Amino acid sequence: MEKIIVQGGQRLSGSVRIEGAKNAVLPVIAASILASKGTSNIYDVPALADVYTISEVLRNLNADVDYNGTNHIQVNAERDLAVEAPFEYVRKMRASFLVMGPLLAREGHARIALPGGCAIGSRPIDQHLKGFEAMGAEVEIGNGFIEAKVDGRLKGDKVYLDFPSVGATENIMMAASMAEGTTIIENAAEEPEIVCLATYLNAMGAKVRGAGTGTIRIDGVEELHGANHTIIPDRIEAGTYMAAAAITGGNVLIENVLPEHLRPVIAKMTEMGVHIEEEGTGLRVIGPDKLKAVDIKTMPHPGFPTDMQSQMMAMMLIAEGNSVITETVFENRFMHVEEFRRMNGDIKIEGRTSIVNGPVALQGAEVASTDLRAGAALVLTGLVAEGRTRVTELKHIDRGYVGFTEKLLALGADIERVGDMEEVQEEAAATVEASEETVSFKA
Ligand SMILES: CC(=O)N[C@H]1[C@@H](OP(=O)(O)OP(=O)(O)OC[C@H]2O[C@@H](n3ccc(=O)[nH]c3=O)[C@H](O)[C@@H]2O)O[C@H](CO)[C@@H](O)[C@@H]1O
Ligand SMILES: C=C(OP(=O)(O)O)C(=O)O
Repeated sequence: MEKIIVQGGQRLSGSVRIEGAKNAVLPVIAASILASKGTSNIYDVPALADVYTISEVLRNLNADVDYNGTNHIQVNAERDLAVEAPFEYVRKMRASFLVMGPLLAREGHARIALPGGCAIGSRPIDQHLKGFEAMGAEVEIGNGFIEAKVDGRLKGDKVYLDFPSVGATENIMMAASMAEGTTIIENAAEEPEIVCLATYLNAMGAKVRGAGTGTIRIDGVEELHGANHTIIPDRIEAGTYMAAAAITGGNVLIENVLPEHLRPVIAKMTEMGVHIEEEGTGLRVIGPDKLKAVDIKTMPHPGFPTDMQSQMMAMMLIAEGNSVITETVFENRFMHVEEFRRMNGDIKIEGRTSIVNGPVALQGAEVASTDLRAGAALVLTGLVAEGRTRVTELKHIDRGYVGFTEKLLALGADIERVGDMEEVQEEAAATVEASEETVSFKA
């Protein structure tokens, strides 16, 4: 089993460049199949496992996808599209479901495997389906698939979301961009990734107004074409390296960020005593000797992002005093707590609230990533734990972080990623070293 092995105790310094946002690039790539003419060029694409997965989903739908792990991806969807996305893709990555809106708009038909639950919650898709139904689609669920069909074009309508779901807002926005008439999404998600998608759709010829607010108006057009688009920087990757700098008492320049997307993270870290200032297109983050406890409530944007919750919890473990985290977005996003406890974390869970009693002396341990952010948070904890921490289940981390180990290593962390064999060799070398020390002591 592959592991990240981290030895605690290094203060991080230097600079790190942030990639394009995973949560922006996935809907943008899905939206590319709306173009029945021309090729789309997408830039600042992060080379993540999820990007390979969505590329495979598109290829299966008969689109041409040119992607070789660089930061540029090219999509041509001029041919007629197939309409089915099988479970093998949706299981790996829920965002595969984002092809449903574009397929309905282009082909009037989509059959996508049911996403199912995952580690952070049951994650239903009722709000996506409510939107498609309001636009005239007939939706049926059976044999593990969701099938939606419409005679002719979708018809614009008013859709009120019960919760400002990011995925539902994106899926409905994509479907509506080629519907007949006007769609208004109320209580829409306001995340920066929604704005990134709307910018791309408009470059393709769509008429989307109000993205980034709670009301989005989409005037449907008959046809969309390929377009060039650059992905926004990943605010969660940026926040994760900010946490790495802060937790180690380090001094790191986080390059290629949009500070306005990071306001809630900057505010809470500042409350914890972290010094953060803008420097060119980056953020300079200087960790204090002692972090202060803070309370956090995760909320839809512009509230505090749930995707930064576990990284903040890592910081709270060594902060002075009691911190309280209330998770309002996902009903089961405290899976990492059990892993933190293995490292001596003192955390109590009461329903959707976690109380973190800091500071504790963290101890290295063998721990498992339970989702991608939890995996990153465990590595951050390892940076300040006594001794060695081994983090497993790296497939989660690979979904969301390009070169996580390499980037931390470049910042001065004592970290490596090893396979099974390498670990056995390393253990053997450590045993030899220890026995040599004993021999020389005896001599
Ligand atoms: C690929 C991507 O962009 N992923 C992000 C996206 O996920 P995703 O788009 O799946 O998240 P949503 O905003 O849809 O989910 C938020 C909450 O709404 C609920 N819900 C959602 C849809 C629905 O039809 N019914 C329903 O009840 C979910 O179960 C969850 O409790 O936004 C989340 C919330 O910021 C982030 O944590 C994820 O990183
Ligand atoms: C939960 C996340 O992603 P996804 O919705 O793709 O699972 C995340 O990015 O933290």
